[in-house]
Amino acid sequence: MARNKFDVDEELESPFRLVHFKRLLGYLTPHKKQMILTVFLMLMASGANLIGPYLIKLAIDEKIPGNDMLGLAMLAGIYLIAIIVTGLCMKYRIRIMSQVGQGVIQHIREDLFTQLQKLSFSYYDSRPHGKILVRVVNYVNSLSDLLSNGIINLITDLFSLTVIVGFMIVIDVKLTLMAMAGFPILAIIIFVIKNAQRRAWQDLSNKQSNMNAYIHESINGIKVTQAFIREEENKKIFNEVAGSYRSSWMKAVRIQFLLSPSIENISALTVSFIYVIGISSIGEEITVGSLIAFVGYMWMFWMPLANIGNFYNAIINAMAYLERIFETIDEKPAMINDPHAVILPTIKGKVEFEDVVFGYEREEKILDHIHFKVNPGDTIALVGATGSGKTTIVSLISRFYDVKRGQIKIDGIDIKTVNIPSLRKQMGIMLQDPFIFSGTIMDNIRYGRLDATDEEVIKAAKAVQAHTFISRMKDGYQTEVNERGTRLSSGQRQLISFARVLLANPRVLILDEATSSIDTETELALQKGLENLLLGRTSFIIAHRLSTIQKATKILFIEKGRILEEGTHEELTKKKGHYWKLCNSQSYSLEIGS
Ligand SMILES: Nc1ncnc2c1ncn2[C@@H]1O[C@H](COP(=O)(O)OP(=O)(O)OP(=O)(O)O)[C@@H](O)[C@H]1O
Repeated sequence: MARNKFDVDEELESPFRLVHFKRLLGYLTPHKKQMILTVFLMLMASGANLIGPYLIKLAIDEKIPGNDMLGLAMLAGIYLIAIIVTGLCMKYRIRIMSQVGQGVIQHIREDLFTQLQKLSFSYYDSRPHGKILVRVVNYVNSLSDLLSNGIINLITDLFSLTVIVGFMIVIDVKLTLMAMAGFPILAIIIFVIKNAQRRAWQDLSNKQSNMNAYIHESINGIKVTQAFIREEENKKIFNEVAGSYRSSWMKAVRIQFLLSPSIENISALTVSFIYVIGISSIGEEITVGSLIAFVGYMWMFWMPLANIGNFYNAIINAMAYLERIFETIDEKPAMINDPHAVILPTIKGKVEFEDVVFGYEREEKILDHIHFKVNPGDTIALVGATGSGKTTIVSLISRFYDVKRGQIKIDGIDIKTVNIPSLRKQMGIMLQDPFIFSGTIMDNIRYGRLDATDEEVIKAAKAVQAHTFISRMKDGYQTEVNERGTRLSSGQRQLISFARVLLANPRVLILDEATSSIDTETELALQKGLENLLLGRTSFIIAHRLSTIQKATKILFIEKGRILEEGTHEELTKKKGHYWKLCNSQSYSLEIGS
């Protein structure tokens, strides 16, 4: 998967095909009844609206010359009713179609969100998250009008066109044919601008996505930005990104707005043409009333045509968004269950890496022939320089990525052959900077097992020594925390995530130990909490504390994706090899908090 960043346009992996549009229409199916009702309302409205010029013709040609005041009043009455009917129909149409539009949007968003929950780490590794966000929020929004009003308008505009042409033919066939003279010119204009417009909107969607990615990244990194006083520099970058968006927008609308004035100019020209022809034939072939009514219909004729032109524009614009939306929905998760996958039975916790080779990119080798065996209940400490591959090893155990060669077995079963949720359910993963969701502390702990009772949550918190600090808070377990837990200290976040993992009661525990220095009280609580967490589980710890490493059943010393040394702290210290050197190196002594 190609990697992308905020200033690089994304390549389109699945360009627009007509089937995409059909698929989009599929989202309207559940709203069929409302759509039919709206079409009916719109047909009534346009019928009532279209009758106007014909009533004027009757008034000028028959009622006024005949001095028929009653007839004239009746025509005025019919006109009034027609206007009221049009207004009422429009009102209900707007209400119904807003419901339909929002319903469809919600449905597409649900599909996108469900898909995003399934996509593997590699998908998120490969692009800025702001570019994913823009698809779910902005692109979907852009479709709403097309789907709700656009399609209904198209149907009613086609209906109006047919009725208008019908009235025009009834009034004068020859003039009707002359009025159509502008058509071929319009067809040529549409043909010429179509491709340019499509490219312009694709470019615009890319620039919008880039801008979103940069804003998202800037918000996430705001603390670092302010700490390093990078505001001015960031503003310059933002101006560049936003400037490209603005230029793309200007280009896209310049092309788009060629269509409307073209239609207006053609319509004005043909109307003038009809006036010239019509006026010269008044009294011979055509009456004044007929000419006025005919021109009235001609103006009306170009209006739905302009609307259809705009609908066409909207489709072209929407294509650029649809391509991205369906590309995301169709993205195949890199990690999928084997068709013959079996449910992993409750495991004891034996883990084996057999000659595992792995790289994030196709040609890359991050792990090179990793081979080791862990017995149930063992604690494995992974140590080594930064970037040596420790996190990568533990990521493979939960099958966040697939190995390129070799096998990972749990209780003797290759993890590639088991159902992924049944595997992950038995794994407890705790990252160095554990994620805290917005909500209460209770909710955050319960994330480990959604059906846990309050008592179970509190019991887990007590076991990992988190209860003391939680009960000291004003609202205790009901204290609201922000997204990412910004109201909590890093030690407190760690303790909450210990409780979360303990509640899930996994057989295998994967833990990236925090390196941040914390106060002695929390440090002691963390150590005690950790001891309770490890009890009776197979645990992999990317260890930074000497105390954790010393207590481990086995230490794996990793360098450049290979295991260089394996053994207990005593064995490896005696060996005076890489591990011993690392322990004695100044940087590591500091890191392990000795
Ligand atoms: N998502 C990723 N995509 C591509 N390369 C990655 C990814 N994550 C890590 N790497 C690369 O894989 C190598 C091993 O990284 P890993 O995170 O496993 O190291 P580590 O030993 O855990 O380091 P640290 O102690 O700093 O956390 C590094 O060279 C890193 O650049």
